[in-house]
Amino acid sequence: MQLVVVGAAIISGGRVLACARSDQPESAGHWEFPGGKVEPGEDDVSALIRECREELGVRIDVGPTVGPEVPLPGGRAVLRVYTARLCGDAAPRLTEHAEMRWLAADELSDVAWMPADVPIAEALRPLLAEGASPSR
Ligand SMILES: Nc1nc2c([nH]c(=O)n2[C@H]2C[C@H](O)[C@@H](COP(=O)(O)OP(=O)(O)OP(=O)(O)O)O2)c(=O)[nH]1
Repeated sequence: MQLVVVGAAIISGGRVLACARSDQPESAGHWEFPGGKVEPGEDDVSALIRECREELGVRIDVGPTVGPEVPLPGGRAVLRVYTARLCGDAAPRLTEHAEMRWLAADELSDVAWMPADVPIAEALRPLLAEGASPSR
């Protein structure tokens, strides 16, 4: 069965939360969406809620997916990213990542994304631009 890695594109005030990985030498310093592997018996949404609680100490509401489903190197897993919003007032606190940034539409290219995340960051751009519009 194919492994699924889920990511949460948490949007707030027209910005999306990006996190820098701190672990493996090949991915350290690369930016991603908080998330991780969907475990047996879990669905995508419960995995995202669990990972965001573990990695950021926040509760989220999960929305629709954004961007394409991207095959990860090695061919055993795919990356699926969902839009999400923070629930309540708690601000994200990093437990696993090295750094975090809230990126506006025009800042999405300022970080070195994990390669699989590049098309997803691109697909987010119009969503962030809309969210930032003064008419909303
Ligand atoms: N969480 C996350 N992982 C990503 C993204 N982009 C990307 O290529 N990946 C890759 C990095 C890892 O090889 C894999 C996710 O593994 P992980 O180590 O974060 O998953 P996990 O939290 O379930 O980890 P573990 O329990 O196995 O340690 O997917 C992304 O945007 N978010």
